[in-house]
Amino acid sequence: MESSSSKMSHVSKRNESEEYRSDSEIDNKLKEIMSSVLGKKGAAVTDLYQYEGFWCPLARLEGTLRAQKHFKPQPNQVILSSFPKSGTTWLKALIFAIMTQSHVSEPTNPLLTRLSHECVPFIEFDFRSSSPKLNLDVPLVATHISYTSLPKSIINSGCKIVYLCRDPKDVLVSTWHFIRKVLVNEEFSAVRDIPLEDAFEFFCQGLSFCGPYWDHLLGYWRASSESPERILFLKYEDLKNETGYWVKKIAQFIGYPFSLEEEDKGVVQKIIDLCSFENMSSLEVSKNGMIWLEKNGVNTMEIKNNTFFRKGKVGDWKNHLTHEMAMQLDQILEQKLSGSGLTFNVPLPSIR
Ligand SMILES: Nc1ncnc2c1ncn2[C@@H]1O[C@H](COP(=O)(O)OS(=O)(=O)O)[C@@H](OP(=O)(O)O)[C@H]1O
Repeated sequence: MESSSSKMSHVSKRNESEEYRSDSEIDNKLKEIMSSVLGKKGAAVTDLYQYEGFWCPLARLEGTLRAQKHFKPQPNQVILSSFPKSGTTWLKALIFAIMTQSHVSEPTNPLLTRLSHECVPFIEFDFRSSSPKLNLDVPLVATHISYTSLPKSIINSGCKIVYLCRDPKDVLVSTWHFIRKVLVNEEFSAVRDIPLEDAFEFFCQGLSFCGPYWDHLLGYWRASSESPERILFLKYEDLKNETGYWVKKIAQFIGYPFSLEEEDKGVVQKIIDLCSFENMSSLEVSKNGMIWLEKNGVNTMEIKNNTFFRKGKVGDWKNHLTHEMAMQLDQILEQKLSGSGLTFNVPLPSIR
């Protein structure tokens, strides 16, 4: 794995020479990455390529390069960033509901008939070209891109970023289940049927989609420590335990605070109820709908919406990982995060 300092040199190189790449230069860059770095098998994903210190499947890598070139934040843009399987589907819905709070009880609320992934696009998927797929007029987009590789247009705009992470043991288990359900085609059977023990080993080596997990966290954690007014760092576990507190906190942070009147009318609770696992997973669109992954404007893979909802619980890893596996991952994490001030067993300090 690369050290943080070599990652930094990647960043400055991109700033100088790669920020204004043309699309054909992006194609060449992709070929270069594919030929210079061996695609590696990782924790329950297809071949991974390393770019700026992070492991990425090719389609995501292409999307990342195109987002670096094309994505221009709107005024008052809010960016939701997360490590995959940390609760993105939930947080997309919560922030979308916060930003459209006057519609929360309306039967036409898009969150009742669309998966939150349709309401809030991923910049590395849906901004392959300069035009977004949906125009819902809400300046909210999401990404799994590491802080290192975020488009400089985002960093320089000073727009608000809300970052979400989760206990890696639950992330690993959630990913493993997701891949088993999502990779229906036989061509993916070797990846789909990977034993959890192998996925665990890959994850511990940092070889996972968007991994190394700890480097993803640390990039946003450090940026958030340096600019707390710009980046709000959240954990799934805190959001589960104190949803009301964090919904108000997020609303205030992104510039959509609740008035006392709204609070008295129960708007916060309505948002929480709308976006709860129980409600979201029981909607018709979640049970029977599907979304398509696109490549160059062509639908390439369908995903059933119900694969984004499994248990929605803290600590389900206990039903899948042995005590030894849990200890090993905890130890790796403790070592990787040491000195950063970020821990996983103690709740983040909250300013009330
Ligand atoms: N509303 C709500 N509340 C709480 N938890 C929820 C909610 N919606 C989805 N989930 C759980 O989040 C896990 C999926 O993570 P992501 O949404 O980040 O997946 S993805 O990266 O967007 O593919 C996955 O976790 P696991 O159940 O542990 O697999 C989902 O069940």
